[in-house]
Formats: sequence, structure tokens, C-alpha cells
Amino acid sequence: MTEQDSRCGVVAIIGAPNAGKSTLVNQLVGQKVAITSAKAQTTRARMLGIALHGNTQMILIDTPGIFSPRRKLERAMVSAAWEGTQAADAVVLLVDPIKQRRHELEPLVEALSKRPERKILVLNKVDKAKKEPLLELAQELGAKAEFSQVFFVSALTGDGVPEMKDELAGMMPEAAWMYPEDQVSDASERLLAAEITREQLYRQLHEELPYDSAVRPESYTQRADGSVEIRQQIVIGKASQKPIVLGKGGSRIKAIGEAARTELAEILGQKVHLFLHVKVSENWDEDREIYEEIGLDY
Ligand SMILES: Nc1nc2c(ncn2[C@@H]2O[C@H](COP(=O)(O)OP(=O)(O)OP(=O)(O)O)[C@@H](O)[C@H]2O)c(=O)[nH]1
Repeated sequence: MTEQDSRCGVVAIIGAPNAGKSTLVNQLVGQKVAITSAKAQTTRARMLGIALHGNTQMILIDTPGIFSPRRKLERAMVSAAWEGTQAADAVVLLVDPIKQRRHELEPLVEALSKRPERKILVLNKVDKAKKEPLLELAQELGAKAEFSQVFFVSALTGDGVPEMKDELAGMMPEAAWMYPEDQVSDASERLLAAEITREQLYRQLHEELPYDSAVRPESYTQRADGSVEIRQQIVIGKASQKPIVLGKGGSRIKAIGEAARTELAEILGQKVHLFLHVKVSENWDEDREIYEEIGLDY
């Protein structure tokens, strides 16, 4: 496609943890690229999805949560999130109208109102939200920052998403595509693989899993027989947490690895050999190397 008849640009999606950013990115791309989980703050790395719409390519930046940073890890997430909006051709402010506390939203909308990028306001989870408070919230936020459009969507069911995608595509500048058509995600496969294991950790350990855990990609090797060998390290903060992750006779980690392997094989379309091991590393969230591996600036 030539530059004359194609469009290409960057869309930054910002919003509170659990607003539904990952779910929305998956809808826009049409394939699972970002990990959804009911637990807040799961998107640590900045995952990139690529959505296509006619002759338009949209590079989606799925930014980590940018609310009330307390620890170093959270502060790094905030700066990554704002950095993400700098090169954007459009900014989507995604709001969960049911759970979002308004006083937390105000500083963000204020910061946004000072930014030059074109913005759209997207109120998510309309499948669950009541209509009246929804309209009220849209009006209230619209008065605080200039949004070129407001959309009411359900990222879960896809309701309202095509209209929103249409509008976003129109906001992209005329330019040649940055990525080949078949490349739906720029997130490296090894990072995606680590995210999938981390999602299984959350799913299978629920409340037992401490927040200060991470999955580090160690190696990703294509084997001659067409399969892929993936090695990952599960990093935890305290030795006392190790038996929780391992389970009785190693049963828990085996189940986590099995579920992650099955999902990965499906996404990658090839046979996967997944090797997990647990490493105890106190204060890992102050460790520069781990930040770089999971895609954040230290
Ligand atoms: N009912 C309903 N639930 C939704 C909708 N969109 C997302 N969710 C749910 O909200 C939760 C959070 O969604 P995510 O997509 O993981 O949210 P996120 O904003 O990426 O969260 P972080 O990774 O913490 O930044 C998940 O349980 C989703 O299934 C929606 O439109 N309707």
C-alpha cells in the first residue's frame, strides 16, 4: 500500500486499572494480545497491539495503570503511561463508570485537558452500567476536557466498539503502514508467553499470590522439529511463598505450566515445551534488570 492511500498512527489507551484496557485492545485487534484479569495492575509491560481498519493501521499502546503511584514499580508504570501518550495521534480515555471513583479521575482529566493530542472519551461496561449516571458522568468529564467524541461501549461484548474504531481510524494521519499486514502484535512472543504464565499464576493462586511476583522470560528457542522451547522464571519476594507456588509435590506449578502451555500452543499455532522454575529474590522490584525485561524504564 502506498503512502497516498493509506493511514497509520498511534492510539494511546489510558485509564485506571481494571477499566478494561486489555479487553478493549483485544476487541480492536481481534485477537488475544493483552492479558485480561480481574485483579488490578496486571498490565506491567507496555503491550502493543495493531488494529487494522480498511486502509488504516492503528498502533495501540495499552498503557499500565496511571493512578496514585506509591511504590517504585508503580511510579515506573506512571511514567511509561505518560510517555506512551506523547507520540500518540489519538488518546482514548477509558473509564469504568461503575467502579471509577470520581476524585481519582479528576487530576487525570485535568492533565489530559492540557495535552495537545486529540482525545476521545470512552465509557466502558455499558452492559452492566445504568444509563442515567452514565450520561451524567459523560457530561461532567466533557466539561473538564475537550473530547472530540464520547462513546458508550462494552469491551466485553464488543457493543459500540466498531463505531469507536471507525472514529479512531479517521483520526490517523495519512502515512505508510509501519508494520506488515500479518503482524498483529509487536509485543515479542517471549513477553507474551511470560504474560500468559503470569495470568495463570493469578488465576490459580488467587488471593494467595503476593503482588510482588513476576514472570521473567529466560529463553525462547525454535526447535528443528517445529516446536518451541520456552524457559521462564517465576520470581517471588519471600522464601516462605515458595511452597504456595509449588503446591503439594509440585502439583500447583505443574498445573500452572500445563494451562499456560496449552494456551500458548493455541496462540502460537505450534507445539510448546514450557519449563518453569521458581526463584526467591528479595526486593526484586528495585532490580533494574527485571524492569528492562518486563518492558519498563527503571
Ligand atoms: N461487564 C463488563 N466487564 C468488562 C468489560 N470490559 C472489561 N471488563 C472486565 O473488567 C476486568 C478488567 O479488564 P481488563 O481488560 O483486564 O482491564 P485493564 O484496564 O487492562 O486492567 P489493568 O491490566 O489492571 O490495567 C476484567 O474482568 C474484564 O473482563 C465490559 O465491557 N463489561
